[in-house]
Amino acid sequence: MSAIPANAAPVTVTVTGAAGQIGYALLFRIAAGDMLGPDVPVRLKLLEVPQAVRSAEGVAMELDDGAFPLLRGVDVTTDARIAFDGANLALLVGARPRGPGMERSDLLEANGAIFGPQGAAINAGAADDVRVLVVGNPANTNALITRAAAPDVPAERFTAMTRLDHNRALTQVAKRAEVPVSQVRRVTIWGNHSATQYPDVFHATVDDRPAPEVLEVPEDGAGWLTETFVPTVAQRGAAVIEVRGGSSVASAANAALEHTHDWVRGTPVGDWTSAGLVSQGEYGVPEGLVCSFPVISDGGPALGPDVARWSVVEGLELSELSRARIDASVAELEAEREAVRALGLV
Ligand SMILES: NC(=O)c1ccc[n+]([C@@H]2O[C@H](COP(=O)([O-])OP(=O)(O)OC[C@H]3O[C@@H](n4cnc5c(N)ncnc54)[C@H](O)[C@@H]3O)[C@@H](O)[C@H]2O)c1
Ligand SMILES: O=C(O)C[C@H](O)C(=O)O
Repeated sequence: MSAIPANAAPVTVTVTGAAGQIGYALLFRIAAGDMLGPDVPVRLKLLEVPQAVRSAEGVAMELDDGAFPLLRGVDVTTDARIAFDGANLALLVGARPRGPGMERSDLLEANGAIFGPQGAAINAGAADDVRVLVVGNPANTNALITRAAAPDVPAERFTAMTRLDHNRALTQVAKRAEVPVSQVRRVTIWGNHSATQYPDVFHATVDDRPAPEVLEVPEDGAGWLTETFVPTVAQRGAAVIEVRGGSSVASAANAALEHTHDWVRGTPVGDWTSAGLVSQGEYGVPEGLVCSFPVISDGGPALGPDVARWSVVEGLELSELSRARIDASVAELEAEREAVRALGLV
């Protein structure tokens, strides 16, 4: 018999792009408790476009067939107002993925129009504690658009996913140091989820020792850091597209689960992660941009408006190299903001 009380209130999780690849890799794990924990029942609301709604209904059938003890219902809709009504968590995955040879910036206009109406629907009907994770690219600027359309929801509730980049960075450091990935902490992804992102190891540790010492990285980053590490992490999405013939799916779904898990349940003591948050001017990043920072969450026992906030890890010293790389990525975010302003999206 299940230990989950039958009368425990479920958390409503809305997932857009539910019939897509990431949706398929994500939904069953949410239903299994991998995102919110083995003691939190969930109700899923799936949003799709009309062309794909039948396929989303098929996914809902399979979710039923999983007989997940935590799953308290699945609704499928093409109407954003219905999808976000009562949502505690909104995972905005639905968007057009990048194909070979395309830059994420090519997607601004195509995807911009999706996120305004979804932001408005969140503003109109989501739960008071709604938390939003944007996965669909260009994730940072899509989060900016979503937030602009939801003026009644606090800015801190809008996030963009850079957890996949963070995980990619952890693995590259672990491989270089020849240690299990669990021995690497405090890497940071700064800036945009794009090729300009800056994966930073200067505050990281490997086996509790400073990563630059273990990895023999000089302060100017000459050698492995700038020649191999940064381009490998920043261009990993494109590399997977090239080799796999499609953009990252299971690793992206995993990152979305981890981002949300840590936001709600807290980051491990002594470590931090990376997430795109609405800047309040930290590290000189212009206010309002959705920029990736080193972040911690104190987590909480449950969802609710007063628990589980992300906060930026402040006070890190930045080398000249780090400052220049962060500034370059932030300049790209500013250019994206200008582009969507010109389109009337923010
Ligand atoms: N931030 C990251 O780290 C990261 C990583 C991987 C992929 N992504 C992005 O995630 C997105 C989804 O990737 P995928 O592989 O699942 O793509 P996919 O094409 O398989 O699925 C996207 C789904 O979104 C649906 N969709 C489109 N517009 C919608 C709308 N207005 N409302 C609801 N659903 C809508 C489509 O019908 C489709 O089923 C892409 O933008 C991709 O670039 C981001
Ligand atoms: O690179 C892409 O377009 C997909 C995704 O953003 C990724 O980083 O894998």
